[in-house]
Amino acid sequence: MKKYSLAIVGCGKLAHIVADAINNGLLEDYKLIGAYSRTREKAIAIAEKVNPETCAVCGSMDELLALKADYIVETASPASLKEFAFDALKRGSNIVTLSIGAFTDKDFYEKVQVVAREHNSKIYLASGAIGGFDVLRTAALMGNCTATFDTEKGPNSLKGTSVYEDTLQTEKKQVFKGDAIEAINLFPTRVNVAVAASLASVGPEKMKVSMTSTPGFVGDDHRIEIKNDQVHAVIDVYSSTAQIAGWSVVNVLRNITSPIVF
Ligand SMILES: NC(=O)C1=CN([C@@H]2O[C@H](COP(=O)(O)OP(=O)(O)OC[C@H]3O[C@@H](n4cnc5c(N)ncnc54)[C@H](OP(=O)(O)O)[C@@H]3O)[C@@H](O)[C@H]2O)C=CC1
Ligand SMILES: O=C([O-])CC(=O)C(=O)O
Repeated sequence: MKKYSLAIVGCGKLAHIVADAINNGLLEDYKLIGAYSRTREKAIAIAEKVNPETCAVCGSMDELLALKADYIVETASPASLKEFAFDALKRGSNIVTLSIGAFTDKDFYEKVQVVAREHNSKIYLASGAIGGFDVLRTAALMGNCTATFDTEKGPNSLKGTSVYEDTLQTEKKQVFKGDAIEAINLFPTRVNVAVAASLASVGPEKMKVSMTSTPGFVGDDHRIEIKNDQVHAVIDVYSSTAQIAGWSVVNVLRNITSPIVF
């Protein structure tokens, strides 16, 4: 049975979910051939977990790209996706990404599509901590569509952002209201989901995004609502951790090689 080669960029928490899935036999059509993270020890941890003899610990992005893996899983950041996407696609590697926020850069979004077409490679947007891309895309195709994206988080997960203040520990507050571009600019690694939902429907400028901080709230609740003349759909995903996003990468990889495609 043919195995596709796989490489991982960004060896943090979500990368470990993909590595565990390989070890647990959920990705039998793939073999991990490389891992790269700016902190070498993190790439070593992934390689050692899966198979240090067949998984190269790459010292740079270029080293990883030179492997020309069939699929590159990106679990790093929107900035990293921008850094390697063109080179990867030109070498024929397909990309499975969670850092969908990168695509609010219109120029980047258009150019990756051109380069992917030219080189017969693809970018797969993992559903991450949300879902329902199918209904969002279908309802948007029908036309005359509006959409909203409302996220609820606990104050601790907002620490380190410009909206954090100690009063959030005791008071519920809407800490952000705007479009998906403004959202990802303010929270570069926290609302990739809002950009993903917008790309699947009304586009980043038209997606009305809000974020509410609730004292003591654990995890994230993402509620997407889409309406057109005939359809009203609500996709509401609560998750106590971000692990669902790593699992969604596993799901994409399984779907790619499955004879039944969802
Ligand atoms: N779409 C979605 O639903 C979700 C998307 N995400 C996205 O997934 C990413 C990963 O999440 P998670 O695993 O929880 O985060 P972690 O911080 O645990 O892991 C990210 C890893 O990527 C490495 N990294 C960061 N930038 C680069 C770079 N330029 N090149 C190589 N490695 C890099 C970091 O370590 P080091 O730099 O030390 O190597 C870190 O180990 C998030 O940043 C976010 O963009 C996350 C959750 C949900
Ligand atoms: O984990 C989440 O709920 C969403 C997230 O980080 C992202 O979209 O970047």
